[in-house]
Amino acid sequence: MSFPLIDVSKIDSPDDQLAIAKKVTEACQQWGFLLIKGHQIPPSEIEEMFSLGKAFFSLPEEQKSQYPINEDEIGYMGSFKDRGKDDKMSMWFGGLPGAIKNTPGLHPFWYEQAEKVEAFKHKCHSLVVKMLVCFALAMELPDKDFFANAHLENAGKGNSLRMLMYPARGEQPQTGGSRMAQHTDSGSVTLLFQKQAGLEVLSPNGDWIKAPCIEDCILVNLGDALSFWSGTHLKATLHRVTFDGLPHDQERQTMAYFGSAHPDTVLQPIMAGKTMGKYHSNGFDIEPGITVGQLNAMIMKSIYKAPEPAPVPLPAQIFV
Ligand SMILES: O=C(O)CCC(=O)C(=O)O
Ligand SMILES: [Fe+2]
Repeated sequence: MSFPLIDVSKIDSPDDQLAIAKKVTEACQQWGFLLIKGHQIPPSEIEEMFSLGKAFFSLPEEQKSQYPINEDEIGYMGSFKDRGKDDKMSMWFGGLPGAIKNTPGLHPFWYEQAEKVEAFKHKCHSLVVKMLVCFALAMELPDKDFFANAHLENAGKGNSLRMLMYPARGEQPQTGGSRMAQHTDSGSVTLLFQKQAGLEVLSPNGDWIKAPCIEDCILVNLGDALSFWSGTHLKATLHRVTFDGLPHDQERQTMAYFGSAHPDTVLQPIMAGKTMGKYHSNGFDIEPGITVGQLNAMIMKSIYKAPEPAPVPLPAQIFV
């Protein structure tokens, strides 16, 4: 079973939509991951976002760290903050559309770029919604917009763009951490843009494999909310970035767009006639009736709010 790669260029054509929906959904049932090609986000805009991210991450740490992530999930999180030990930097752009430039604690670098980032988020969201329509079609739900309607872009602030930089270092940090601990995403659909390979995915046969990184393709994966909601018909798959897959002296840049349902959405598994086993994820059980907001808060807490270990001397970053 090879890693799914699906051409979605005809996703808007009524004649082709169902066939594409079935392929995408099958990949999500088996793998919970797929690569898509032929999407409508222009490569030049993706490249521009990567360039902005690179310029920002190259600023001195003392400067970036003065603008930490806020309650709307907008802001910076430096290396060794996730779980107190993982080596990567993130710049988060959550919040409702238009929120970025109105964020008081935003690093000055981003004020001028806010419109571009908002426009990029909007394009990502449109693609997420198309994926959600595919799932409803392939699952033969009475309303093809069932999932999509819970993901109106203006309705909730759970949609986030996360720019990521895994820095190259002179030596491996002795924190006992990784680059990104294994986890499943909390929301519905994640779009991952990769400049370099390095992500490992738990394959259907239980081996960790390196996710392909192919030019102009987007890696798509699903989160726990959608998986639970679909009665596990759709899969949320574990993934991670280790120092074996991405050695300390190699830089890697990615961007993840997390499409999430409105935080008040109540999750009840929808598959009629199918009983679902216990849903266990990221270290806890998920029960029917949980809201998307509660689930997200639990997962964010388990991944990001772990107590910080005692500081250790950190090797210098190499700029490549
Ligand atoms: O950078 C990557 O390849 C993965 C990012 C990721 O899994 C996440 O941000 O949830
Ligand atoms: Fe993830």
